[in-house]
Amino acid sequence: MKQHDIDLSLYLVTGRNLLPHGKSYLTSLEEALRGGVTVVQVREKGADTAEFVEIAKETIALCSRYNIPVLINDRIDIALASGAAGVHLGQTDMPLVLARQLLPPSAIVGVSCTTLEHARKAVEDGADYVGLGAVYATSTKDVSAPGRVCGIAGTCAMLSVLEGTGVKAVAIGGIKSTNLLRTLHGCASPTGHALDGVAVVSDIMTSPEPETAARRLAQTFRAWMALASHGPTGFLVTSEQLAQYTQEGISAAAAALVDTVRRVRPLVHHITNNVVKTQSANVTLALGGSPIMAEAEAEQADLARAPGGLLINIGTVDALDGMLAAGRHANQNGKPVVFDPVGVGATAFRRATAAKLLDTWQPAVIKGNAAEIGALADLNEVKSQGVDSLGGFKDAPDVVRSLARKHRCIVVLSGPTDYLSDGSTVIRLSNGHELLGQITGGGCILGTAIATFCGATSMTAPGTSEGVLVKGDMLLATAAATLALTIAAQHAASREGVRGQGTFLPALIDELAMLTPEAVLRTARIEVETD
Ligand SMILES: Nc1ncnc2c1ncn2[C@@H]1O[C@H](COP(=O)(O)OP(=O)(O)O)[C@@H](O)[C@H]1O
Ligand SMILES: Cc1ncsc1CCOP(=O)(O)O
Repeated sequence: MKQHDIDLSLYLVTGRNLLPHGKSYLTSLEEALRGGVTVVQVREKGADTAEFVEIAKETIALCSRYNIPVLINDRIDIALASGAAGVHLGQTDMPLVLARQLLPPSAIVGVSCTTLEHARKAVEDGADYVGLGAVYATSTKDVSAPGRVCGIAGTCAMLSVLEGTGVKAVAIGGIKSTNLLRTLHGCASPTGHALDGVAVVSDIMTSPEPETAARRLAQTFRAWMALASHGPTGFLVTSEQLAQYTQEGISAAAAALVDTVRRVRPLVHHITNNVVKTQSANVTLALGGSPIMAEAEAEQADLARAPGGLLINIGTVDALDGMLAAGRHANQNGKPVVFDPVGVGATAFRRATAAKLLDTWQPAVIKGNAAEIGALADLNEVKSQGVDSLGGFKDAPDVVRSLARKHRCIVVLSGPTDYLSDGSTVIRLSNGHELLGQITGGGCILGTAIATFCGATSMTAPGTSEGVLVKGDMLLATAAATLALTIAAQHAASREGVRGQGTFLPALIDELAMLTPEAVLRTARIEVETD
């Protein structure tokens, strides 16, 4: 079998030590093959040579009945002796170039990579495919050394190295049916170069029903692949959606969503900072949603099952475990996660926290002021003072578009003009009032509004959620939320009796509750730039 023939989509790495009590290796393997495993790697760290050859031969005999190629971990001699399709090499195993000399020309050779340097070398040496990871922590292998878990961000960086090379890639390490969609969505380079498959050990090997476990993984992978037109942000953007990205289309969608939110009353789960909790809950209620502030790790699985939106705001980081769990469960339940990286550039701790969160779950939207977006984009063009931003970018559309591609989500850059992008289209919204920038938590309540509108959108979007992380058009939802808040701010600022920040905030809550779709249609100031 040649390199281009191999289907890496569901790559099983064996681990006989993980089999459940009473399940034999070959029975488990056969069930996994029936469930949809597309390639098998025999990994025998404890077996002596004679036993390894035996297991390899038995594995090949069984897999050949299903026309599934078998690779051998580490041992060229065992691959040759058993007639396997190829080998998988670790960084401390036989060098790839030497392995090629020993193996027949048709042999498939894959290499494990944890760093960019590993990936570059694998390309240079002519690997057929690379195994990238560990993506997440796992107890199947010792990955406790610093840097051994490379995360979604590290995997994306390695995928960029493979672009245009023809070298295929699977991700490995902690991948389960519960995080597979998030992994596929997140693991792609900024141009959309995605994984060719995922490698799993424990999710299949420990299962008493390996066929079901494998089928679940294979189905999710197929559903993801079937949506061939995933854009650079990983969202499926249809031509109907694109046609809506005009001034008229956006204001009409925003006006309609103002009513939708009130009709479906999304539960808007906040893990937010101590400064803004009350005003965030009031903004949610005024828009027509239902707020819940819930931070304990133990309650996140239950909350994620209720439809709506989730806001994670790191203004004060008191509940990191809750934040990690909330986003993970939200991803599993197709619930949009809005991330507000408050003050992310201000301290090393905040930068590390944001990086950890973004490596654990996939946001649907990231919203920040110029300093926060700059910090996430590794730009030092805009300075910060604590959680406040001093100044703006020379080319804001380029900044939001690039960051959206990097994180595969919608990005909002707030300020006197708000810039929104899905990685292709950039929407510029110029409503609002300076008082909104002068109250504490003006940006935080924009996050609340976005989580409310994204929640309502995901609850009402037509079609199936198969293969998508979040259902519905998150760009339109985000634009609608921003327009609702900024237009209500204009109304509040011009109200009789509003003389400054103190009188502005309660007026804003009133105006949010009274906002009409007609006011949105009349007042929205929208410009659209398509890639
Ligand atoms: N000078 C301004 N004119 C109009 N709207 C503004 C102005 N400053 C901020 N806003 C609005 O206030 C909201 C919060 O943005 P911003 O002040 O950038 O957030 P943060 O509080 O995170 O710094 C945004 O919706 C933005 O549109
Ligand atoms: C072999 C290997 N290489 C990197 S992580 C890993 C183990 C992955 O196992 P699991 O799928 O059970 O997390």
